Formats: sequence, C-alpha cells, structure tokens
Amino acid sequence: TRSTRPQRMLKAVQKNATKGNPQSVISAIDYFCKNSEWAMNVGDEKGSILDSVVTEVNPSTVLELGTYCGYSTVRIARLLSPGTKLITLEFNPAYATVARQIIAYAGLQDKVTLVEGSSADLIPQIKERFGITTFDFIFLDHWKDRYLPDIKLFEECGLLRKGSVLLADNVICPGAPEYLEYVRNSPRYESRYYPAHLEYTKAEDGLEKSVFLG
Ligand SMILES: C[S@@+](CC[C@H](N)C(=O)[O-])C[C@H]1O[C@@H](n2cnc3c(N)ncnc32)[C@H](O)[C@@H]1O
Ligand SMILES: O=C(c1ccccc1)c1ccc(O)c(O)c1[N+](=O)[O-]
Ligand SMILES: [Mg+2]
Repeated sequence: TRSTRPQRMLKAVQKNATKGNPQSVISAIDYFCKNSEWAMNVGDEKGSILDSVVTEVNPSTVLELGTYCGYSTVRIARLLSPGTKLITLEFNPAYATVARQIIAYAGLQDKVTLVEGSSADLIPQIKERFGITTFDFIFLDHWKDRYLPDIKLFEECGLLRKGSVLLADNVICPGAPEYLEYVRNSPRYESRYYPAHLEYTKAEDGLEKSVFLG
C-alpha cells in the first residue's frame, strides 16, 4: 500500500541527513517540503523565530502541543541546556511513530519525552506523571480550535507561573482568532505578534508570543 507523507519525510531524512546532526535533519525536512511535498512543519522562517524565543527564554521546563513528525521538536530540543528535557504531545499514533524515529535520527531522544494522547486528557496529568510544577516555555501548534481551551486548562491546572512564555503558531493562517482575542485582551498576558509566512509559502502567517503575568 502507498506510503504516507510522514513516512516519505522520514525516508528523506534517512537519505539526506547525517545521523546525530540536528541541523542536517532540519535542513533535510525543509528541502523535502520545498521541493517534494508541502507539510505542516513550522518551517524555516517561523522556525528561526521559534529558535530565537527558545534561546531568549532558555527554559528548564518545556511543553510542545502537536509533534507531527518532530521537526519543531528537533528545533527546540537542539537548543536546550544539558539535562533539560521537553515534553511533546501527539494524539496520532502513526505520526508519533515517525516522530520518534526522526527525533532519534537527530540524536535527541534523551532530551525528548513524546507522550501519545490528546492535550485535553494529558495536560491535567502532567504534574503527577512528570513531576512538573510550572512550564517556562510552551509551543502551541496543534489543532487551532484547541489553543483557547488548552490555555485555560493550563491556568486551571496551575501550570503557568509569572513569566511563563507561550508561543503559538498559525495565529493568522489557518488562524486562531478566539485565542488571539483572549491573550491580547486578557490583563493576565502581555502579547506580541511576530509576522512571517505560512511555512514554505508566501501566505501571511505569524507567531504570537504571550507572557503570563501571574
Ligand atoms: C501542525 S502539526 C504539528 C507540527 C509540529 N509542531 C512541527 O512544527 O513540526 C499538528 C499536530 O498536532 C496533533 N494534534 C492536534 N490536536 C491535538 C491534540 N488535541 N492533542 C494532541 N495532539 C494533537 C496532530 O495530530 C498533528 O500531528
Ligand atoms: O490546520 C492546518 C492545515 C489545514 C489544512 C490543510 C493542511 C494543514 C495547519 C496548517 C499549517 C500549520 O502550521 C499547522 O500547524 C496546521 N495544523 O494542522 O495544525
Ligand atoms: Mg503550525
């Protein structure tokens, strides 16, 4: 039977990247998406903005919502201080299987905990399952209608502290209007928009960075 796009992306990584070299894995995926098949990775332009925010925050606790094939997971994990791990949530088992292989190919498996399941189910379990009190950095990149309910879940579960940074992809395309309205009008967040483009296209998109004020 025909392979899936994530499987073809994994093959491209195995063919064109160097084992243990995260940058080569990132470049191989971007090359595949620009020259073979578009895929919903955060991409190189928005990925550079992600890199700069992660570097600025230098987080000790990190959560990613939406792993897909692990492209942004690799981008984030390669920048973390020694001993720091990130938790990434993915509810599609086929995607999770590919992501584990791409993360391992980059040599970053010891810096990543990939948890299979939905954010709604897993977020309330994080404190007890992973011994986390609060997150320093959260990357939101799952289905866009889940951004608002999940940020409210973070508040309810006490997973945010004064200064926690949330970075949300696709706030323009496909868009997360209710989430934007919430973080831009709530007195509990200080938000800033980083303009860019939908990965591998000329369509307008961008990232919204929101700092929890406590
Ligand atoms: C845009 S892709 C993630 C791309 C990835 N962050 C990157 O930049 O390489 C969105 C992913 O989120 C997953 N997803 C969507 N809603 C979810 C939820 N509520 N809980 C867990 N995973 C979810 C989808 O299965 C999909 O793999
Ligand atoms: O929703 C889509 C989408 C919609 C329609 C067709 C393909 C993808 C999408 C597009 C770009 C993204 O960066 C992204 O994170 C997503 N996503 O699924 O979460
Ligand atoms: Mg996205």
